[in-house]
Amino acid sequence: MNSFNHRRYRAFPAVHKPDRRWPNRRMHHAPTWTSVDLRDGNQALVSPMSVAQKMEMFDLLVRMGFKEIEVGFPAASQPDFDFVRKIIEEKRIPEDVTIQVLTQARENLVERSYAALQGVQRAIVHVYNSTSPAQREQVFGLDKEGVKAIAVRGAEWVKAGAARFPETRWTFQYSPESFSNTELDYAVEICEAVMSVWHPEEGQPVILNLPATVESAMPNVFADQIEWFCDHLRGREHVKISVHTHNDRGCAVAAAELAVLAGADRVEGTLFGNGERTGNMDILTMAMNLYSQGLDPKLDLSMGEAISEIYTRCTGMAVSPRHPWFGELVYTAFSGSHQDAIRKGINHRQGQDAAVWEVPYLPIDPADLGRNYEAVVRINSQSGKGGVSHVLERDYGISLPRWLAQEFSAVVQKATEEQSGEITAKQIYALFESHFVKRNGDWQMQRYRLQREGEKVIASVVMGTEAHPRILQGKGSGAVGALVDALIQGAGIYAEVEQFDQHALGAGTGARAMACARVSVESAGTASAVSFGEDTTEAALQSVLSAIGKAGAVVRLHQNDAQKRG
Ligand SMILES: CC(=O)SCCNC(=O)CCNC(=O)[C@H](O)C(C)(C)COP(=O)(O)OP(=O)(O)OC[C@H]1O[C@@H](n2cnc3c(N)ncnc32)[C@H](O)[C@@H]1OP(=O)(O)O
Ligand SMILES: CC(C)C(=O)C(=O)O
Repeated sequence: MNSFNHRRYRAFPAVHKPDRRWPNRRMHHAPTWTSVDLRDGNQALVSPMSVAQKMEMFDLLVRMGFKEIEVGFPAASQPDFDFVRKIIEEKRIPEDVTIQVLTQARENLVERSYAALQGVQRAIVHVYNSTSPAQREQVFGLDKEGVKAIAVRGAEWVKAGAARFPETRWTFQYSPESFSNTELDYAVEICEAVMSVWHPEEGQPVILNLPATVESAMPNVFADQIEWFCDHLRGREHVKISVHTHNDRGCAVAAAELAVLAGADRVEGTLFGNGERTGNMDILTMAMNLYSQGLDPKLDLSMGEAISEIYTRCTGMAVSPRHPWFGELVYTAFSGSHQDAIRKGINHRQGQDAAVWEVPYLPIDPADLGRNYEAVVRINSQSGKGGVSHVLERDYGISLPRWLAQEFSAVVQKATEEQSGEITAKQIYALFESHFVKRNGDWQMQRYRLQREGEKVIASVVMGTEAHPRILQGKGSGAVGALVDALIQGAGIYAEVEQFDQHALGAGTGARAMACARVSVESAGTASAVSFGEDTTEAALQSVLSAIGKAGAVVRLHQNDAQKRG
């Protein structure tokens, strides 16, 4: 029997819900976010955070704008207890932030949780017990009534504990752990039993937190469960409904989003989805999803890099380069057609900063998360002329004409294939220089002079080395034409300029003009060259000479022979 056997599993039952309404809804504002990094995230780490690491993470969460933070399970471990005491005693909790602690529904643990919270201005005491059939049977060995009794007793201990500290504003939270694997009518029954202890209808703030402790179904099923629960809960209007999804099927964010459409007011999750197994719901992703739809996420995520850095330092977990919105590579294009479209899209936006963002392949402006554009286009063997041109423009202020970009992109492509990996902007520029700009001394123009004679231009050019100068003179309708003529007359070189472009350069390049020429030379070959010069004429003449030299032209004739041939 093959152990990879799907018959050991079964389909998750659908919720019968002909009155399903959530698919037609839209999100209009962010839910209340509750970070559980310091509890659910922490309990899943190989090395749970030290007090100092928790402190750094807490400060980050506060800076990001979280107003509710589950700071630990103080009854479970001394560092968790100490951390809660520290932030209370050192008054590290801002006025508008409420801390939350988790406890099992066990009297000694509830008591210890209150001991940790002594003196806090405001707090959420979160009590839980599992309710699914598997947990009832296998963990508690109890029937539905027995498990309900655990929840009710837990609620009573929470209420009694709070009564001992009336100076604190308490919110009570109950989680029927494994809610999404629990019969819906039983989940409602047990939550109503807890509410009958806490009396939210009399003003006691109460949160019912509905977890997909292990994600076992598609997100639409979870949304149905939430809508069903909200529809059937007596006193729904007196409680906040929270969701706490996990990522076992990779859909924690989707499940939380649909749950909000289905009626949830509040969402628990962690940065980068850290948490048990495949993790918790990733608040960064969900918040950025809202942001990218034009909604205020009510969190400041602009310090993207600091968030990744502190998270990595405190948790010891890595951020995947493909992580939605925050991964190192998520605003990077290596592939040619993407680069071409990004370059055109960014150019299209010039001067329209306030316009709605619509750049191909970039769902948001990377600068919003502190990313710079340098990282957007990177070159490897999958890249094309658009990307190569973009890098030269971006980093060196050099714009290549289309025909030359095409030619250069083949040069870069060959280099990337040979070194099988990414090529840096500096390497690209070095290739550009060695292929197009570098010239042989014989083809160096020393000086030139132009004279007008009616419609014609007469060019006098001195080229070659200082030791062996060659003087050429020719006539044409422009400077380049006159040079071509001079080469025939003085050097017996028959060249045709196939492509030519020149333009003035922007500030910062050190030269004021750039010219690009492709020439074909009779009995030699075809080549392209680029020249930078003080003025456009100098650059133009030099680019033609360099290309002729590169094509392999040989100075064959004396001036008189050339004249005979002409
Ligand atoms: C889905 C979640 O993330 S829930 C949060 C889980 N987080 C953690 O567990 C992290 C911190 N936990 C701990 O350090 C420990 O579990 C402690 C300190 C809380 C408790 O430790 P211990 O008492 O030694 O044991 P343990 O956790 O194994 O307890 C299991 C017992 O508690 C019972 N129990 C488990 N959960 C609950 C609950 N929520 N409410 C009441 N009883 C519970 C179990 O049925 C079991 O009872 P049994 O001993 O009669 O069989
Ligand atoms: C305690 C509860 C909310 C929990 O962490 C879970 O079910 O995953």
